[in-house]
Amino acid sequence: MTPAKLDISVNSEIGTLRAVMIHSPDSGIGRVAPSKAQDWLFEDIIHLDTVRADEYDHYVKLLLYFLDPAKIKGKLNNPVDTLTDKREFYKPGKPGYFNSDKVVEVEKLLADILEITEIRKKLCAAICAIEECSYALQLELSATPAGLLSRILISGSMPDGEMLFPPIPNLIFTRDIGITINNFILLSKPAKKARGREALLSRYIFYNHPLFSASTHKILEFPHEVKYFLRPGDGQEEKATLEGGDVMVISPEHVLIGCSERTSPSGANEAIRLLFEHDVVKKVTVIRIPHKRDYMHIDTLFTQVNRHTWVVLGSVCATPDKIKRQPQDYLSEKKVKDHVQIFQFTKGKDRPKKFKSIESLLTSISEKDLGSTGKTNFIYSGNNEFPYDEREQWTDSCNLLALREGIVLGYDRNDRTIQSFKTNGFSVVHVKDLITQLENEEIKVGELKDTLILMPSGELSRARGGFHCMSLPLIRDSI
Ligand SMILES: NC(=O)NCCC[C@H](N)C(=O)O
Repeated sequence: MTPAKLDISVNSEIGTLRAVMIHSPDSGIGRVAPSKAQDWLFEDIIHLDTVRADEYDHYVKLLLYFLDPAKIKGKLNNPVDTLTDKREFYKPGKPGYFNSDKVVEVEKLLADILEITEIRKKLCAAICAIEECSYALQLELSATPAGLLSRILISGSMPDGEMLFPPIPNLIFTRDIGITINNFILLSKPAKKARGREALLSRYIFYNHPLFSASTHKILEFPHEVKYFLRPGDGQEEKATLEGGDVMVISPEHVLIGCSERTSPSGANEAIRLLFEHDVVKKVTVIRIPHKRDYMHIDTLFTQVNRHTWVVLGSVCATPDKIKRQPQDYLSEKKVKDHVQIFQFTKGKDRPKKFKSIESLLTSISEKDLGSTGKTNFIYSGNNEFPYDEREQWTDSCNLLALREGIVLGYDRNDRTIQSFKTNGFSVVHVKDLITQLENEEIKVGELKDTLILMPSGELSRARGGFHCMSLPLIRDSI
């Protein structure tokens, strides 16, 4: 078992990250067929070896340097290079696995709980029901050793490559499976079928893994009495859905929820009800964004960099007088419907407060919630120049993960956004150079200030998510 239990606690987007849940690209990603890519929410197929060894593994190394340095320091070349499988360091269950309780891997947590016979049987039955497998396969899976079974349930394939059911290639986006809000865990209710198995696996992990034993009574789940299935039609509109990328814990008292392609109005409603009833926060701001593939969650449109700096897509987030518009933008019905709407709900008050733009909301958060005294600063995707703003937002220029205040990870391909960071006084360093410097003790993690760390992105960005999406923070220091 992964040792110890965690006292989970996240009350900001930027406090120093102490524990995070991730999932390294598994073999299922290497089996996404072009004909299924869009159904499985990828825009393209991804080269597995490249996405792992040349891209994601650097993310794991960097997280370990920041969160659990003893697990990585001095181990980059040795003993990793002496192992027959060079990627053993990254593979749960292998002798060389890094096995950290600060950078925790879904596959490892799942393997841990699958050691318990009752859970193994229940999960195999549940997955076989969803995936319409035979009873014989259900029995075979139930008798499979935990580590191997964990890989099968995630990748959908047997070790010899036989595909049993679809992969869940979006599990790398752990942000979306649940949200740590103070010391509560809000479970997601995915809108897309392709993400359904992720929700099931994560529900079992949160309820059953000893790592979360201190929080079992603080798991918030949508109740089943939301009877969308009694409503006419296929009920999709009415269904209460919520994905983690639409939830941002901005301060101990304040949560943002996106109402998006993925999070429905009734989903936002349920989340607010749960958060207020359980006294988790006092304020929830709902941001209704256009329902578009490119803007699937609010974290595709903006993320926080430090107390007073945000990276945003100008064409959606800027205050109205700053947004460049054509006459038709005022006239076309679709555009009007596509306007962002923002409602802030406060516990105990009937009527919400309205904000006119995402920028004005973020300014209010920086100043009122986080006590920032200087000017609130916006770094724009693609330097706010069409078409680079949209191109770079598509490749997640606005989807950054803060390791602590001012230290953020983003893709190396978003040139104009990177230039904007520089213009705004940020240092920019490539992850490979930074890791070498850290390993050679030329720099210490604590010495970095206002830095954008560039991550290789040729393959990863095809999965339509950045490092905010690829992280589920479990513990952050309070700011
Ligand atoms: N929080 C996020 O924005 N997550 C990105 C999820 C990408 C994934 N391919 C999806 O469409 O669900």
